[in-house]
Amino acid sequence: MTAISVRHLWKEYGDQIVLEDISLDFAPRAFIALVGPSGCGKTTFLRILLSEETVTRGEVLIGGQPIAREPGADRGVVFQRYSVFPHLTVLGNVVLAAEMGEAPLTGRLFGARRRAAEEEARALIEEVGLKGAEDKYPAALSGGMQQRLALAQAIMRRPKILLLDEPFGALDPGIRADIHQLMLKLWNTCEMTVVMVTHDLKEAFTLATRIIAFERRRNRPEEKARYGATIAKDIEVWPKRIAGQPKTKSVNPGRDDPALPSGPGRDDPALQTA
Ligand SMILES: Nc1ncnc2c1ncn2[C@@H]1O[C@H](COP(=O)(O)OP(=O)(O)OP(=O)(O)O)[C@@H](O)[C@H]1O
Repeated sequence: MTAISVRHLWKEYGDQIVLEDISLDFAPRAFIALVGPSGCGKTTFLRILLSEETVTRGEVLIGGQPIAREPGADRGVVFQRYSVFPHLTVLGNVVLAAEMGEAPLTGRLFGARRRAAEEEARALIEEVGLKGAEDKYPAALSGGMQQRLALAQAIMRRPKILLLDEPFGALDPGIRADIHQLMLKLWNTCEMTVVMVTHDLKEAFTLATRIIAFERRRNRPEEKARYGATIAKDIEVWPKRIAGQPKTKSVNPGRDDPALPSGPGRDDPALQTA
């Protein structure tokens, strides 16, 4: 079944058309990267998938059903900054995510349920590489650690869909590379579809299974309000990345397929003696 289906979506703010007749189907467990020039509506699209915005026309289906009117535990989100609560510790932030999911009215868990949530949170904190920082507050964490925490917080609610709005955009390149590995690990192990907005094409190709580029084709200032962004490119990343299969399968490319990625190959002398 299709995880996310968008049919003839239009989004307008007053007289301004932001998104124009967008139709897309995202397969379950796909990792979609949304790219495009600043202001073309990427965040708006993400906010629609989060139910923080409504469509002007068209429909969005999640798992075949019309999208819920309110954000829910089925959809997690990580922003570039400020995704975590500054007044809660690392552990407190991740446990709160469970509390909001399991006890949405009171936002508190007690007794055995709280202990279980805490245990699960500690395991997740370790998985994202923050073991030892459980009692720290976000202000005492580096940018990369804060984003690891934000990912743990989002994953704790076991979302079916994870929405990322330039989550790694503010990080240094080395830290970014590490967190990319973590992101791939989480996508491989958690059963979720990921939609990520990024400005960084390299990041898009490093992580995604498919890259969608939005673009306003007619971009004259006087036309801006009358035409929204449409899908300018829809690229299936090759070699295919499949969730749950961290390593790319060895395949023989067809005549019209791109060459195999670099690495030891047929012409590698080391292989001939092996
Ligand atoms: N709540 C709102 N009310 C009115 N206009 C809005 C609102 N939210 C976004 N817009 C407008 O919609 C357009 C698209 O904004 P959006 O933030 O989605 O673009 P973006 O592609 O994510 O940009 P960036 O890459 O710079 O983050 C912009 O012109 C913005 O001013």
